[in-house]
Amino acid sequence: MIEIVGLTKRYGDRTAIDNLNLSVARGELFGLLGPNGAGKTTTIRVLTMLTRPSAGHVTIDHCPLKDERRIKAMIGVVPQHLNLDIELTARENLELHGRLHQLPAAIRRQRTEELLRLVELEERGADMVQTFSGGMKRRLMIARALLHRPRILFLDEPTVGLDPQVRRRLWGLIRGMADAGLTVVMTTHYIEEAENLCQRVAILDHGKLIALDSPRVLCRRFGEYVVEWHENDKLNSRFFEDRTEAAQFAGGLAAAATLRRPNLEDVFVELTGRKVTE
Ligand SMILES: Nc1ncnc2c1ncn2[C@@H]1O[C@H](COP(=O)(O)OP(=O)(O)OP(=O)(O)O)[C@@H](O)[C@H]1O
Repeated sequence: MIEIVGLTKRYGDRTAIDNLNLSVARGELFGLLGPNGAGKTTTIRVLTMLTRPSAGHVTIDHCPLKDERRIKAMIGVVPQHLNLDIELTARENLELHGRLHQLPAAIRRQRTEELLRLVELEERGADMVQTFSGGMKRRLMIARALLHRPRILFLDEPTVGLDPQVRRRLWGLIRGMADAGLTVVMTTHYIEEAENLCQRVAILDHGKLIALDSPRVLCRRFGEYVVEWHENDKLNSRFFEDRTEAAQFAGGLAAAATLRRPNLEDVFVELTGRKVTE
């Protein structure tokens, strides 16, 4: 569905994306994971034609990015920052977007009601967006992005700043859309989000792709178990294939240690020496 070959984006002498090669399959729920400044937003901005690449080639459903009209019809975008008109109602925000996409009035109305139901805002359609919570605004942005029936949805940090319960509710919504056949590309710096939601994850660091696979495979890349302990004020970790061996190692340490299954954070630390969430 999306083919990215040799994508590079420079801002002056800073390289935000460095020779990225990636493909996303139709119907996939794909995550771009990395710390602040890794190049996730820039990648989404290139894919959604908000900025031009410095080099490389991208096609969406075999269509090059320069075919703006076709690409625009194919994609829906939920940016990181809230950009709803807060002095309009939820319904009016959707209506406006439908007009921008030149949807006929009857279809606009029908889609608006369908989508308000999908994001569980049907009771609040007539309320001004400024009265909405952060989670409700985010759900309305998703509804708006889906109004013109895109085949791909881009979500930039869809749950940033939301509390865990609201975040899980959004995960359910995103998962449901992917189950219904939509291709979803999302960015996140939340390890848990990438692990729970995404079928495949591209880990980015300093604009480079450093790992790409399902969260399950990535988590086992360095071992089945990890032992973690503090030594000289520093957190250390070591991977093991075998639980008994890991337990023996942990037992032999002078400091208290934890033994657990590895997560994507451990993988990132092992690859870069830093944490994603710092
Ligand atoms: N418009 C711009 N002008 C100059 N530099 C930019 C611009 N946009 C991004 N950058 C730089 O490109 C790099 C990647 O930024 P990007 O926003 O893509 O990272 P990110 O992984 O999305 O991080 P975050 O989660 O903080 O948004 C950073 O070094 C950033 O400072």
